[in-house]
Amino acid sequence: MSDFQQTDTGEVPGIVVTGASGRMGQMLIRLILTDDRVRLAGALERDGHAWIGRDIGEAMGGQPAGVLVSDDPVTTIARAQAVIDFTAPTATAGFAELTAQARAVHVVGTTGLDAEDLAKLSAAARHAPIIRAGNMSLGVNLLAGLTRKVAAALGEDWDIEIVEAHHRMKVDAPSGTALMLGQAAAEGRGAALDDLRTPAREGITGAREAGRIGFSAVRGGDIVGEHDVIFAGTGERLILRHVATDRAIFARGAIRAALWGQDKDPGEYDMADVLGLT
Ligand SMILES: NC(=O)C1=CN([C@@H]2O[C@H](COP(=O)(O)OP(=O)(O)OC[C@H]3O[C@@H](n4cnc5c(N)ncnc54)[C@H](OP(=O)(O)O)[C@@H]3O)[C@@H](O)[C@H]2O)C=CC1
Ligand SMILES: O=C(O)C1=N[C@H](C(=O)O)C[C@H](O)C1
Repeated sequence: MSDFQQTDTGEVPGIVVTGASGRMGQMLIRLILTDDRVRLAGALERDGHAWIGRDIGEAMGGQPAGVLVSDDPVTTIARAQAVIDFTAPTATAGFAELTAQARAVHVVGTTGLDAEDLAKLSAAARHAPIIRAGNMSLGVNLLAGLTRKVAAALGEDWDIEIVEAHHRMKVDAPSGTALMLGQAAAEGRGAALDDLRTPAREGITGAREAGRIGFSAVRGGDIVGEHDVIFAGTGERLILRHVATDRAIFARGAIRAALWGQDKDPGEYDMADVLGLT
């Protein structure tokens, strides 16, 4: 039997995957179809996508999975216990409303959301749990805790810079993970990231201002995701690094979040809650 064939359709949470043909969408579907704790309840793509109406297993190049790719989020999400969503900001804001109407858990991996998108998620979270993280891996969530501690331990004479690298297809910068790590560093310094953030530099920038948190982004090839938090002091540097080599780490985290959220009250949660790191 192919890896893509669903083995169990019993009384386990049904998960709908949005952006089913995407890098994360396909990874999630592969893992869900081989995980006895969950079942694939739907696969969504946008209107006009070549996969609409096709069996998702076949569309991904394997055996039939018994789930047709749909462009109808209203009907599909209505039968979900959880929606795992790695798409794009506007799409995610729309899925949040539908997922809340279904009283299902919304696991949001999408990055690059602006204040308006986040307000829509907060509104939806009044009716159902939303678990959102710029990075769903265990390693990065541990790194965020370490970053907070180190930033708190070192004074402003240690400059904090966050450098991230991703594949050539990534559309947002800085990455959601870089912002998560920046947030942790700012918290360690007892401040809000918006007050300390220095975006990518160019031109005659002047000398570095003490206490700021700088961000730089590299884009190229098939880099899955690499993040350095650099604490640069005088005469020494401390560098905390996470290197992702397989997108399965994000997908496993998202499935774990979908299961964790099943008995939770409406509200906004993150992976630190899921992993018990708070
Ligand atoms: N939190 C985490 O741990 C991680 C987060 N991510 C984030 O997840 C997101 C997706 O990443 P990735 O899978 O690499 O991206 P891809 O571009 O490979 O996939 C995105 C999918 O979403 C679909 N999509 C895009 N816009 C819409 C829309 N308006 N309505 C419906 N569907 C839409 C795309 O469809 P189409 O092909 O038709 O455009 C595509 O299937 C990004 O924001 C990324 O940063 C990624 C990895 C880990
Ligand atoms: O777009 C990606 O690929 C990734 N996005 C997330 C981010 O923006 O940090 C997580 C991971 O680094 C991969």
